[in-house]
Amino acid sequence: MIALFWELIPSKTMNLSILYTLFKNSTGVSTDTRKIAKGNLFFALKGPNFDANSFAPTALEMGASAVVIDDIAYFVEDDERYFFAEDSLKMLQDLANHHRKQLTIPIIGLTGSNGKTTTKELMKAVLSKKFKTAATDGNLNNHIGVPLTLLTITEEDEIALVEMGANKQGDIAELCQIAEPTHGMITNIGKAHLEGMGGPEGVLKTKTELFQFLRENGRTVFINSQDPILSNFVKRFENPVLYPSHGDFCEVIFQEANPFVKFSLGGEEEVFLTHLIGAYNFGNIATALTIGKFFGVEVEKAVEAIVNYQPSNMRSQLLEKRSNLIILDAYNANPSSMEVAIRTFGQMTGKKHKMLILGDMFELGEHAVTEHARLGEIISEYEIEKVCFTGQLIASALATYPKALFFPDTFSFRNWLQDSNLEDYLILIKGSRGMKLEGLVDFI
Ligand SMILES: CC(=O)N[C@H]1[C@@H](OP(=O)(O)OP(=O)(O)OC[C@H]2O[C@@H](n3ccc(=O)[nH]c3=O)[C@H](O)[C@@H]2O)O[C@H](CO)[C@@H](O)[C@@H]1O[C@H](C)C(=O)N[C@@H](C)C(=O)N[C@H](CCC(=O)N[C@@H](CCC[C@@H](N)C(=O)O)C(=O)O)C(=O)O
Ligand SMILES: Nc1ncnc2c1ncn2[C@@H]1O[C@H](COP(=O)(O)OP(=O)(O)OP(=O)(O)O)[C@@H](O)[C@H]1O
Ligand SMILES: C[C@@H](N)C(=O)N[C@H](C)C(=O)O
Repeated sequence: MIALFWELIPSKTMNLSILYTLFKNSTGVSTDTRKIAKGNLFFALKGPNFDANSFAPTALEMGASAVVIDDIAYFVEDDERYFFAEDSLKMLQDLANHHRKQLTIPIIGLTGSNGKTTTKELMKAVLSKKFKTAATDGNLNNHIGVPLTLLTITEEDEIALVEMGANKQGDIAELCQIAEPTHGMITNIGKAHLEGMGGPEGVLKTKTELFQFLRENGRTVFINSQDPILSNFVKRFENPVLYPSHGDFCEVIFQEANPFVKFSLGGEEEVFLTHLIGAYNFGNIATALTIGKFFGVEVEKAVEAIVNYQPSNMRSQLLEKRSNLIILDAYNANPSSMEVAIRTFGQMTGKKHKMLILGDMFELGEHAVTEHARLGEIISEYEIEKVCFTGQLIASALATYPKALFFPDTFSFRNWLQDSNLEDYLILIKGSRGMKLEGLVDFI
């Protein structure tokens, strides 16, 4: 029986050195036949909807140089482009780590509950002023995205930024083992993905897995000394790089956010205006300026990179519709980012009227009712002419803010919006990605 099993294992079972040669001779790695490029090395992954082992022939037809599969039923013994691994995903991660080990450039790991992608994009803009910079594409930040990111780093790159996302404990530790960052930072610790992480304590534990890796391996940490949670970790490191307070390595001063963030630099008079909305973006800006200073980017160039950066993809994106100004924040939402968004919006001026549109926050588990209800309490602290709630979970906020207009689904809301003919409004739209609140914009 055992002999029969071994006979079934293909002779071309992968090992890392064969795989690395294949990778070096390829045009890159792909996990998706819908996006594959000629000469790519294809890894067949299994997901909730497909088993990509069945796409191996398609990948080859589309020009893949080789395919790595992990289901013996799809193996074609006499086709030299087929390679077998026990687990294609693990193989992809091992390859990424092997590639990373060949690199001697700084690899900056970045995680946090909010602002990872924005901070990463700002850092990329700043570092690109001096270095050939590799960085995570969009937010390809999980156990598949991080390996794919690492495998895009070339010999020409001089520095790399690796965004790391998590929705459960252990995720960041796993990504650190793969990416082995030389430097790192946490944007903030908030109430995001509470369900999978096991509450606020779980978020802290998960995110600080990056700090643990950096500490245990003597790597460089950047810490925002104004952050009430992260500042507690300063004393755990020998030489943390601190920002943005006076006396820190890099001093950056918040001026205002109405709606755009204005900042100045320690010891300088000049105030700089950005395209970033909301006071919460100040920390993201300060992090990028600190990284720039640390790696020797000229300050004028770093500032230029920040002031020219335009947010997109529904991440606090500014849209104009007739006389209305819309802040579209439909990319994600959680109790922490909702709170800062509401508070920032509550203080904004500039239009005759204001309307706040909030949708459900997902992945909160047992905290969903209390956290949605808390939003109503926060809104009550401000004068906002119209407040609209849409969704199922957000109905809990009616108990604390009964004045709100409530639409159980976006369909009924659309009709109301269309009939309202809004003019001269400042509007904030925020909710979790699954709410697809961007669909409301056309009806304003
Ligand atoms: C596995 C995969 O990559 N799936 C992507 C695929 O999904 P699809 O619905 O088509 O099907 P399957 O997942 O079942 O497919 C299995 C494989 O088959 C391939 N395939 C399918 C059809 C076909 O015709 N040909 C094929 O080759 C397919 O490509 C799979 O390899 O397509 C979707 C649409 O493009 C993708 O959205 C889906 O991507 C998944 C979600 C993914 O994980 N992608 C990573 C590369 C990634 O980094 N994605 C980021 C989002 C990351 C994220 O959610 N981060 C969280 C925190 C991390 C949590 C972590 N613990 C976790 O569980 O992920 C955060 O909050 O930031 C991104 O897409 O931006
Ligand atoms: N520092 C911050 N603090 C709180 N909220 C923030 C911060 N930065 C950004 N946000 C909010 O989070 C939204 C998404 O920003 P971004 O994509 O940068 O975060 P992210 O952490 O990468 O999210 P994800 O993990 O879902 O990819 C923004 O539109 C904004 O509302
Ligand atoms: C979009 C995804 N990265 C995320 O943050 N999801 C949460 C649950 C959201 O959409 O708010």
